[in-house]
Amino acid sequence: MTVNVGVIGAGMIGADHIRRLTTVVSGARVRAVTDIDAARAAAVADSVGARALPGDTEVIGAGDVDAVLVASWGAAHAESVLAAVAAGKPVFCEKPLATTAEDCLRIVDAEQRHGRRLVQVGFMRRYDPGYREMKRVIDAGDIGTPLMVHCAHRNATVPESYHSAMAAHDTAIHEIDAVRWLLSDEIVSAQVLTPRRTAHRFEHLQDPQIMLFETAGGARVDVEVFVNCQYGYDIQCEAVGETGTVRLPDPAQPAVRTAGRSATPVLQDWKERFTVAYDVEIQEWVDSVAAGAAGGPGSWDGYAAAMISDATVEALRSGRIVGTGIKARPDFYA
Ligand SMILES: NC(=O)c1ccc[n+]([C@@H]2O[C@H](COP(=O)([O-])OP(=O)(O)OC[C@H]3O[C@@H](n4cnc5c(N)ncnc54)[C@H](O)[C@@H]3O)[C@@H](O)[C@H]2O)c1
Ligand SMILES: O[C@H]1[C@H](O)[C@@H](O)[C@H](O)[C@@H](O)[C@H]1O
Repeated sequence: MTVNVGVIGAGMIGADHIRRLTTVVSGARVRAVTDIDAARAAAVADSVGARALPGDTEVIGAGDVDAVLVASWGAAHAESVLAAVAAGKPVFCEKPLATTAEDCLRIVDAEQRHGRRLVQVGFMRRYDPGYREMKRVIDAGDIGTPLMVHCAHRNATVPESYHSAMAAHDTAIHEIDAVRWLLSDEIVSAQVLTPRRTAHRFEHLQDPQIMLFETAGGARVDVEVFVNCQYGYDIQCEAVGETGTVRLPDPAQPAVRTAGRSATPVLQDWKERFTVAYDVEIQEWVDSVAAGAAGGPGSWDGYAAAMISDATVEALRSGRIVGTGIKARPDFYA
């Protein structure tokens, strides 16, 4: 069976997913594309033999679109996802599911009213081979009960539009989801420490930030977010258990020895670092749509991540430890 996909948002990652659906993933075909930049939608649609449509309503309603991929700006996600759920179509939504926890809950409620899961959220770390191996080791009990997780999320630079709250909402949201998934545990509180700021930043930005989380089970998590580190895209994660540790491997890169030195390149952006994860993520999404059974991170995970990142931003503002206040998980999302 071929899954016919309609794509909303053909920017950096939307265009990349369209390429992936067309040339990497099997069992899918992009039929329709929309973007508020109509010229962009037309160019991207044309490059894969799809048609450009005026808006998300037309894409979701198209008779030849079985499933929808949302890769517009975060603030536009909720309305497109709600419309897809109302139409009963499976929808893959890039992170964040929505920019407010209230909107995430609207999606959670709509999906439950529909009666079965339709939504997958783009938390691609869960599809990265290194993270998957960490999860296997932790679940097998090989390091004993996990006590601590140490993470670092470093970007070489960010644009001037990036502001301090985005360190949680846009960047650490990946670690927030990954840690909940790795530990099968929920994050109950957040705190933020603010080191001396790097000089390589815009004046309005607190960079770096050290986020401290506590889980319901009592594990402690620290996440360094440093989005102007200059040297590359560097993702680190180590879980420490009662009897051992497990650490995320760096992506395989050739070690070059020359002029009396040995050096290993550091990747420069998320596209390169998580290529395999994106490929596996979108393939598994297409397979789940074909099988009629949504899987992977869902709207509940999108809601929990929104509550935790909101608490983190409040912790940064207030200097206090802030409870995440996540509701009890409905059986529907067990
Ligand atoms: N999973 C990841 O690692 C990852 C990486 C990058 C971006 N993202 C997420 O993907 C989303 C897009 O990011 P990007 O870097 O591609 O941004 P981008 O600005 O390059 O692209 C977004 C596109 O959406 C279009 N758009 C905005 N509102 C729209 C609407 N209402 N209807 C149709 N099109 C609309 C814009 O014109 C633009 O072309 C963001 O939510 C971002 O957080 C996820
Ligand atoms: O939207 C991007 C993306 O999610 C990247 O994976 C992350 O490293 C960046 O910090 C963020 O701005």
